[in-house]
Formats: sequence, C-alpha cells, structure tokens
Amino acid sequence: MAGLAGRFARRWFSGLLGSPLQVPALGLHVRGPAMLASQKDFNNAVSQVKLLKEDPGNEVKLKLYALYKQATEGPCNVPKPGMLDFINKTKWDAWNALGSLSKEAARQNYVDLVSRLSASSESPSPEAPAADRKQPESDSLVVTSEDGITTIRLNRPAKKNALTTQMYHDIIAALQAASKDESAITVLTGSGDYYCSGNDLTNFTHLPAGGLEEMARSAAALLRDFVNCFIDFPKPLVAVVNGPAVGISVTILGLFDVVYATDRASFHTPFSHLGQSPEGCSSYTFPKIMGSSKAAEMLLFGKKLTAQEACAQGLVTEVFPDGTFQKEVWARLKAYSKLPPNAMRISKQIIRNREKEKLHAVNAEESSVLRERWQSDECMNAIASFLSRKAKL
Ligand SMILES: CCCCCCCCCCC/C=C/C(=O)SCCNC(=O)CCNC(=O)[C@H](O)C(C)(C)COP(=O)(O)OP(=O)(O)OC[C@H]1O[C@@H](n2cnc3c(N)ncnc32)[C@H](O)[C@@H]1OP(=O)(O)O
Repeated sequence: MAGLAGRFARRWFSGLLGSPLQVPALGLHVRGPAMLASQKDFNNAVSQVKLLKEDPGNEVKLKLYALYKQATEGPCNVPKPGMLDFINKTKWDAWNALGSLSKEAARQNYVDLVSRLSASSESPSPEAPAADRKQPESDSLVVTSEDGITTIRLNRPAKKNALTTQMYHDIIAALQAASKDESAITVLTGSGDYYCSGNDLTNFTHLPAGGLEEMARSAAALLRDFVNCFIDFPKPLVAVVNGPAVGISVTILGLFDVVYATDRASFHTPFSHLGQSPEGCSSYTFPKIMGSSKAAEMLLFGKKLTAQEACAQGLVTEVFPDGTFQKEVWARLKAYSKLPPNAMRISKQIIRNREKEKLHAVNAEESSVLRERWQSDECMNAIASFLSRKAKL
C-alpha cells in the first residue's frame, strides 16, 4: 500500500483543474463535483445568469454578486459605504460576509449556485408520492415511512454499520426522496450495537483503472455530493444515535437539527490517526458548536467523547439511558411529527439559509483537501494497518 501511495502521491491541490465536462441541457460546462471550477466554467456561469428564465430574487442576486466579487477580486477590500447608501451597503455586507473565502472556492460556489438555478428553472420537480420511493440498492440501508417519520436505517450491524460506497449513494437517494415525501421529520439511525463506524475502509482497496488518483477524485466527488444533501435537506433531520459513532457519522451531526443519543454512545473522529482530515463541514460546525479548543481536541487529536461529554459540548441534544432509549426517543419523535410540517420546514430554512453558502464552501474545501490526503502515504499506511488487523481505534 505504501509503495502504491508513493507512486501515485501528488502535491496538495495539484491537478485540480482537469478538463471540464459539457452538460448540453444547461449550456454549461460543469466540473465533477469535487473539482474546483475553472475560469472557463466561471465565465460560462456568468453568461448563464443572464439567460435565467426566472428572476431569482434579491437574496440570490446578492449572493451571486458577493460570490462574483470574491471570485474576481478576492476578500472585500473597499471601504464600507455610508449608513444611508442602503444598496451599496447591502452589497458590501454580502461581499464582506464571505470573509477570507478563497477566490477558487468562491468561483466554485458561484458555478454551483448558477447550476442549481438553471436546473430548477429548466425542470420543475413535482412532489414524489411515498409509493414512488426508490428502494435502496442493497439491504445495508433500510428506509421506512410511518407516523409522519421517514427513517433511514444503516443496516450492516456485523460491520458496525460501516458505510460502503453503495450506502453513500443510497443515503443520497433516500434523503432526496425524503425531502419530497409526505413525512414531517426524517431520522437517521443504525441497527445493532453501533450507530456507525464511519467510512468502510475497504472502500479504498478497489482501485479503478485510473489508479489512486482517480479513486481519490471519485471519492471526493461522492463525499461532496453526500454532505451537500445534508446541508440542503429541507425538513427537520434527527439523528437517533443508538451506539458508538465514528468518523463521518460524527462529523455530519453538526448538520442535523437534533441529535438524541443513548448513554452507550461515544463520538470519535480519529482523522489524524488515519492520516486524514475533517469532513462533513466539521471544520466549521464543530468550532462553532463547542468552541475552537474542544473542536481541536476532537478533530486534531482524535479525542473520543462520551455521550454526556458530547451533550455538554452541544453536539448532542439529549442523552437517554440505554434501557429506555428507543421507547423514549420514538415517543417524542412521534409527538413532534404531528406539528404542522410546513411551519417546521420554514423555520428550518430560516435557520439554515443564512449558513448555506458558507457550508457549501466549507464542504468543497474539505473534499478537495481530503482528495489529496487520500493519496498520501500517511493515509495509505493507516488503512493498510487496519486492514491487516494491526490497528483498531
Ligand atoms: C472510490 C470510492 C470510495 C468512496 C468512499 C467515499 C469516501 C467518503 C469518506 C469520507 C471520509 C470518512 C472518514 C471516516 O469515516 S474515518 C473513520 C473510519 N473508521 C474507522 O477507522 C473505524 C475502523 N474500525 C475499528 O476501529 C473497529 O472496527 C471499531 C472500533 C469500530 C469496532 O471494534 P470492535 O472490536 O467492536 O469490532 P470489530 O473491529 O471486530 O468490527 C466488526 C467487523 O466490522 C468491521 N469494521 C468495523 N468498522 C469498519 C470500517 N470502518 N471499515 C471496514 N470494516 C469495518 C471489522 O473489520 C470487523 O470485520 P470482520 O468481522 O470481518 O473482521
């Protein structure tokens, strides 16, 4: 493995700008999701904005303006307009709010935003009735809908619910369906004694023809799509953490609305041990939730938190005794699911919308960094160690 990594390893951020892929329906050149957009993609998106059939509204136009300025000029570098210069002050605020976001990430976000606007103006998506729900490809994910709650259950208990490549795809599909179904609340939980042991480390052993570099590219694209679904999920999203949680199953908790945990649960993000770096927007959400030094202890040093500690630090909403966990949590969720669904959806959107652009930018950056990490000797050696049973967490 180490030799393999050595052969394919590349410098950080090299090769990010490969050749773009044409999507004729949108008249746009878009890139694979984890690659940062090229100048050409950006120029195309700028032209595409002028062709939008519907006015996207002032809020979106402001976002486009801010991203455009950030992508072309970098962080806001002009004096703040006076109090009475309302329009220019609003534009300045929007640009300034992007802080030190890199030009490349801003360009990518601009392209993504235009692509979403183009897609929604091209194809209105009708509500999908529950009966049309496409079932997951494998038994490793079970999706059910009952009492106003759609439950997505990780169902690989013999492997501690480690996430296979197929499961990432199935979870994306399940979230997309749940966002349009009749249910008021969506729940993610696990079967057996674990909530989830994170990414299945054998995902990295199936090298495609393009070698390690191609594998890292497609893993980063999948990761980015996966996390985007959590960022954009429009309804209340609840994690029912039925046991220990590791890696990506912990990091994405910062994107849930509510996290209930059994007192048997623990929360572990051993990225440095694995030669990897944080994902799931945790590099942004964790410091925000628990403060920068507690977040660093988890994300840099892999400190494992008990359920009580995770609750004290704000990552978990409430901890329940294991003996009554299922009964208490589901009773509570059933009661919540009877609340007016549109009010919950709208409230969630007000809370989330302010953060969405930032979260997408963080996700893009984390995925790009991981793409390089996965090609490093540190990472390959850690995975090889686990697979040869020399290392466990
Ligand atoms: C090309 C496309 C690829 C797409 C991939 C998408 C990429 C997105 C990735 C995003 C980045 C994610 C990062 C992470 O999640 S990092 C965290 C990774 N997880 C781990 O490192 C956990 C490893 N597992 C362990 O340390 C232990 O198994 C654990 C402490 C969890 C439990 O120990 P315990 O002793 O209780 O149980 P066992 O070890 O005996 O486990 C039972 C069987 O389950 C297998 N197992 C468990 N976890 C994993 C795992 N994460 N990956 C693979 N297999 C796992 C374990 O090997 C046992 O199997 P066997 O019974 O066959 O031996």
